[in-house]
Amino acid sequence: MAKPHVTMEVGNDGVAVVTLINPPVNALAIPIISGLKEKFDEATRRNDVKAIVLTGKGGRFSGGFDINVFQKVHATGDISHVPDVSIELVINTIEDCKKPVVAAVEGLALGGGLELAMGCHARIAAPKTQLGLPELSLGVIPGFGGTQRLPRLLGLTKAIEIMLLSKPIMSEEGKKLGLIDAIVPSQELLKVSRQWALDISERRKPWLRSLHRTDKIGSLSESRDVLKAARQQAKKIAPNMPQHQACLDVIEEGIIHGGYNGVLKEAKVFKELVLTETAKGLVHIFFAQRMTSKIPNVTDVGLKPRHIKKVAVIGGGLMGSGIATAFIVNNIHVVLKEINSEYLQKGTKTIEANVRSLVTRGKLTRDKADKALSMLKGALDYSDFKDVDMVIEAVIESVPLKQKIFSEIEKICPPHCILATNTSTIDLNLVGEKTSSQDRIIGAHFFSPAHIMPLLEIVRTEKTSAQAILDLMTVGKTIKKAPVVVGNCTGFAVNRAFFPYAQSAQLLVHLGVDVFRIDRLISSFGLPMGPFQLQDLSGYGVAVAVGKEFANAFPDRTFQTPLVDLLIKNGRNGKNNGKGYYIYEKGSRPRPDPSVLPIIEESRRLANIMPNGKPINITDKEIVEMILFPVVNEACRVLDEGVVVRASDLDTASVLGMSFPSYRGGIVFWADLVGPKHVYDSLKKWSQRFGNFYKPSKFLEERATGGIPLSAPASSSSSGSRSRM
Ligand SMILES: C[C@H](O)CC(=O)SCCNC(=O)CCNC(=O)[C@H](O)C(C)(C)COP(=O)(O)OP(=O)(O)OC[C@H]1O[C@@H](n2cnc3c(N)ncnc32)[C@H](O)[C@@H]1OP(=O)(O)O
Repeated sequence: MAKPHVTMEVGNDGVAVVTLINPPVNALAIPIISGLKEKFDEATRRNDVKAIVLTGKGGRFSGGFDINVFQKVHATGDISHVPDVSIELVINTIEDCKKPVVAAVEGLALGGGLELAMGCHARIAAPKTQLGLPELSLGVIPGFGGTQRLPRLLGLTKAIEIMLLSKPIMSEEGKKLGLIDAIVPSQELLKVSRQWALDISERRKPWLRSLHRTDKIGSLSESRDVLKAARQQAKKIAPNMPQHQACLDVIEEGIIHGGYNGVLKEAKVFKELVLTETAKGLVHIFFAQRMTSKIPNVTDVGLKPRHIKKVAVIGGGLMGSGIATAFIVNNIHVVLKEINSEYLQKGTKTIEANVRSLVTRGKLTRDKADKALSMLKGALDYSDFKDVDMVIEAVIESVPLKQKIFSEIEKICPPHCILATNTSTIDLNLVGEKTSSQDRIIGAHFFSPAHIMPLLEIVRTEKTSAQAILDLMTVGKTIKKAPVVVGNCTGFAVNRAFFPYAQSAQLLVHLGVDVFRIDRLISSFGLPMGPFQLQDLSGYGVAVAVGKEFANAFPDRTFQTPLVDLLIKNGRNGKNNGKGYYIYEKGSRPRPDPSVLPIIEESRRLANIMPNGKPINITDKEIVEMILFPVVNEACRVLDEGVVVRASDLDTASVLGMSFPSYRGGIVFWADLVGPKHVYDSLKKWSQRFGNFYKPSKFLEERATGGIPLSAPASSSSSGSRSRM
């Protein structure tokens, strides 16, 4: 592949077209930044150049500054890898250029890409071009002047919204708001941009410098009101992250002291933020998510994904109907099979309700919803399975039932059809035992609600074919899921790593810690809710069933809580019946229920594990660690057993499947930041006090004592890992 570079061609009309070339998104890598300076200097010097057009090759203007540079800074701690761009390039070279510069943008102009375009004297865009400043989603702020120019081009309120939410707008909206000067068809983009640049040079069009504009920014007191409201919003949407408030501070600097001072402060704060743990976590997750689509011996052996046009879903319960919804809203035909018309009707109604809720939440237009529902067909037998490309079984967790279904569908479905199960715990080898199609048996483990949660664990056995894996990965992306390929074991990657989460919360309660304190602390750590509210939400039936599976699989490290059975006996079933650890009433937030406390007391008496019968004394920090370190410990076993291809896959899965805060980089990344030695020492201490549940795994011990990060590949550890992939 050609190295990132910048070209310049000067036409007979006297316009120099400067082109960014760094496929696939023309990221602003260091050679691009120096190339830009060079070409602009040349264009400014040359007498035959009257004006300049800046564009990107391959239908995409630019996806912004090269994020790999952030990674380099994180690896070395050396911020000097980040070049000074905003004054030298964007102001001195582009905005203050003696010749007019027009940006011809197409496809996308994000982050530093849009910031370069805003430094130009006009912006011409192709239709449906994405324009945005998503830097906050990487833990930093715009660093090439975006915090100053965006408010000046389209007003403070809208600019803040785009930055705080990291949400791009389309060029059509950009034109209405004044960010874009004209929208023209893609094939005319360069022609119109050249003419526009000439028109500016001959004063037929205005020569505007965005940083000097003040017409879109209201009075100081209006601006202060907007900023105040934005600060409140930022507190809510990003309580544990520094970049949102920092971005508002920098914007305010520019409003009070002028755009140039704003740019100076922006450059300083930008560099400070690059070094924060938040930026480290978010940049890690950015690359981790993209790595999940690279599976050795699957995506690198020249296979082509087959097109999946029609899918059969067996079982119209909560999971089955969610899965069916995910396919039909993405234009894939679904046959939903149930055992009787009553269940079928129920499943169909759930799918209709799912689709309606997507319309209500503005995620789907009414037309698309109607089209989606027309792609659904109900069935009570297998006659419609003759031409399906994939079956996903989503019935109850019963081995004999699943075995029966798989031997039936093997006979009916075409030989290329993928035979998938949505089981969350059962060994796939058992599911497919009664068939001779082990190569096409695969796990498609969706997370509830399946039409909303982004993670799709693709579970493979030693016999699953690379083609089946690739097909499921591809269709997974089509239905807008993030597929992560994992190996076959109880709980697979996410449920397996996180089973100690609920258990250690239970253990702490039985050591005398308050349930609501635990939930509060875990929410402040950054999970959307604590373990007890989560248990209320998923229902106690699930807790009992899942608890049994893990107790069977890993009896040496499970805590059998008496509490869930007691709650059920007391007529509680969590959110389902409005009574759990919390009280659930329509229209109000869940409130802690004091009447659950005597039940907890009874459970503590039964478990009888408090040292000397007294509640333990414990700090807030220890509570969080006692809940999350056992998860890290199990994650170590997942890594050691080779259940994931690489540690960062488990990070992605923990963020997308468990809502582990992305700004902490996922469970393994976070543990490496905290320090494997600290995790190990703490677990060891607790295991001596409270038993085997906390006993550190061999993998953790080796890494901690050897000073090796948990995320380092297997060869870094002396034992190596056993692969399940
Ligand atoms: C100083 C400045 O203010 C700071 C900045 O500009 S920070 C950067 C701001 N820009 C962003 O956050 C945009 C990040 N990129 C994206 O959101 C998406 O990649 C996109 C919308 C541009 C394209 O999405 P999509 O077509 O789905 O392709 P996607 O798979 O994400 O990316 C394609 C490749 O480009 C890489 N890439 C995308 N944007 C990149 C960037 N800004 N820097 C480096 N690499 C980038 C991806 O890592 C991926 O590489 P891979 O093929 O080796 O895995």
